[in-house]
Amino acid sequence: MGEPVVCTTVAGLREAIAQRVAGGAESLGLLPTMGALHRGHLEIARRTRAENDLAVVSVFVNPLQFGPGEDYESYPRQLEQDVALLAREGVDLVFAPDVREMYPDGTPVVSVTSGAAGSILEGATRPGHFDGALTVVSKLFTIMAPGPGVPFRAYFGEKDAQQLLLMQRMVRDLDHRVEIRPVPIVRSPEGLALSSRNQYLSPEQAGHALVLHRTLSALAAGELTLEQARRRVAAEPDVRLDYLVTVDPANLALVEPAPGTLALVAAWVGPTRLIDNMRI
Ligand SMILES: Nc1ncnc2c1ncn2[C@@H]1O[C@H](COP(=O)(O)OP(=O)(O)OP(=O)(O)O)[C@@H](O)[C@H]1O
Ligand SMILES: CC(C)(CO)[C@@H](O)C(=O)[O-]
Ligand code: BAL
Repeated sequence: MGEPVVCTTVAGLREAIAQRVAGGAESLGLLPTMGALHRGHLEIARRTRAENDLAVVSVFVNPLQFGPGEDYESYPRQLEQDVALLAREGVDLVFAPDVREMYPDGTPVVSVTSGAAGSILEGATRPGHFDGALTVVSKLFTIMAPGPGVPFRAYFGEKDAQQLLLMQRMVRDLDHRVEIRPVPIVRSPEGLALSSRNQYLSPEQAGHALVLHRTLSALAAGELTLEQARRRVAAEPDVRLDYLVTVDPANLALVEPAPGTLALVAAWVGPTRLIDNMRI
């Protein structure tokens, strides 16, 4: 399989997409990422490759979605390794712009806002996070839209359940001509949801982080009440619970645990914030 073409400018990417479409590509799949790719990303990349003529992965650590004191500066950046991994999956194009290319005038004056659904759960602890994520993805959709008659699909992981719901909502609300395809959570053999931020965990912390998946599994199996589940996470050494709730997956409204509801958890393991979720 050939190396993907790496585009660092909007104009270069548009040109590369236009050429492939003119050359007969009949569909375009996009996987937006912040890089530091792991097996979870690669499974999505494989699916993007399998379901589309032209497979594009974006790698951009988006400053707009990080709050003050978060890990924007220290977020892992390893583009060369990411491109090598994507080559193995047969990805055609990698879009890796720098911050000035995406935001030439600095913070955009016009941006996407996520409203009430973006202010709860992750948005309560990370104010502005979803506005930033939606804004950059909206730009990616605009930049990459392949034109009429060419189906455009974008892939998002169910690990980031609130983000996935908001992306679907944005596409409806703003009439982006793209279909959102959700991808199930990819886990380590022990059950930890794969995440770029797992790199920050020491081996001991990675062990403590397993409490998230174990607790979600016990809750889903009806072995724990919500309150017992919260206590179990909070009792794990080096773990600080942010929230553990059950919601209606259609709108994230809080509901009692019941079949068909979604349990969402967020916790700090040492200084690292992790999220996970499971259908009950
Ligand atoms: N374990 C996973 N299973 C399924 N999808 C995933 C997984 N990890 C990441 N993704 C998805 O990959 C896309 C890109 O995510 P991102 O680059 O932020 O990686 P991440 O591992 O979620 O990083 P972070 O540690 O910053 O949360 C998102 O749609 C995200 O939901
Ligand atoms: C969708 C995304 C790439 C936007 O920066 C990011 O929020 C992520 O990696 O989930
Ligand atoms: N995976 C979601 C991106 C973020 O935490 O900023």
